[in-house]
Amino acid sequence: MQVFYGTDKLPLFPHAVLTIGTFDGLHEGHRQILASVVAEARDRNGTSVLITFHPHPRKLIHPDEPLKLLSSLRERLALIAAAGVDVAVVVPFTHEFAALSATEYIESFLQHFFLPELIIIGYDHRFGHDRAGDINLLRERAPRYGFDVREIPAQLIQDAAVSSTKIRKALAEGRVADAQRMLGDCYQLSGRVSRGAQLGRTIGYPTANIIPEDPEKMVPLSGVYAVQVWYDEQYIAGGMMNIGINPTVSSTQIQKIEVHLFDFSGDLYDRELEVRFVARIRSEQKFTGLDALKAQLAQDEQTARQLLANA
Ligand SMILES: Cc1cc2nc3c(=O)[nH]c(=O)nc-3n(C[C@H](O)[C@H](O)[C@H](O)COP(=O)(O)O)c2cc1C
Ligand SMILES: Nc1ncnc2c1ncn2[C@@H]1O[C@H](COP(=O)(O)OP(=O)(O)O)[C@@H](O)[C@H]1O
Repeated sequence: MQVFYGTDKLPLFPHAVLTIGTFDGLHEGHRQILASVVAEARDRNGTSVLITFHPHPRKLIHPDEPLKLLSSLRERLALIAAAGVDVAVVVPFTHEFAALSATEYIESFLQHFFLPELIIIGYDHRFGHDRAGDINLLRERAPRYGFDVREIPAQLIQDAAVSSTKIRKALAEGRVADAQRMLGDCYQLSGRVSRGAQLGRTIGYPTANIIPEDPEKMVPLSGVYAVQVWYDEQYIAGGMMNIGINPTVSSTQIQKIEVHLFDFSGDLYDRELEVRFVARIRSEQKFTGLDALKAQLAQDEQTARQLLANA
């Protein structure tokens, strides 16, 4: 997949079949849209083009409302590429861009840069200043510019019973299996391994402390999870992860994200790991001491191994 950042150096894409959206998380509903964009482009010997925005439009328009994302831009682009899209265009979502009226957006953005043959969008897609533009406006303008418009109907998207908001809620409540069902893939968190207090190894459970690559990404509810750990696109090991403040050994409120890998030994410091959430095991607890914590970790290990074996 070719990726363009901004519209400065865009070539003209032959027979462009276009879709537009933020596609956070690239969930099952999004995948329906991309599948038809890719199929239509193939039928026309054309180019499937996805336009997306960065930063997330809601961050610019409602800067005070916290919004955690389901995917970093890098992850989003990887998922979009895997769906078979030819070209992704990442448009900087600026105040100037957000100020385009819906009709200007169609004429001086969509039509000017892409000359689309077909535009495929979800039934509820909105665009232009104040989100005033919708699929009806596109249909109304279609004859003038000579593009077709296709709607992915509500039914198809709702059958998948999916929305980014529902997935965010599931993760905030620790329901990673529900999130996985809606995403069509495990929820994942990537980050660099940093040094901790080096206590883990003394109790037989060394833990790699992860600093998320994208501070805007959603971290699931605190607690213990069965996970899979990947490095450089390769699966390394199953593991158990704790998201929490380690109340047994620490009195700070600083959240840590740490993972113990099963059947693994080696130095992971400074590596970029990717963690995939398979199941939630329990809430974090304050134990009376390290021995009690250690005994619980041994139990967690059994539970996690079983969950991973059945995943
Ligand atoms: C699977 C797992 C579960 C954990 N559960 C708890 C817990 O319930 N309560 C707690 O205080 N710490 C918990 N911890 C965190 C340990 O306290 C921590 O790993 C240990 O203090 C090592 O810290 P270090 O990486 O800074 O050396 C858990 C860690 C793991 C890997
Ligand atoms: N099975 C394993 N799971 C997690 N980390 C491991 C494992 N084996 C070795 N390590 C290494 O040990 C480090 C964690 O050890 P730990 O004593 O918990 O130190 P720290 O407090 O610095 O995280 C990891 O960052 C990694 O480099």
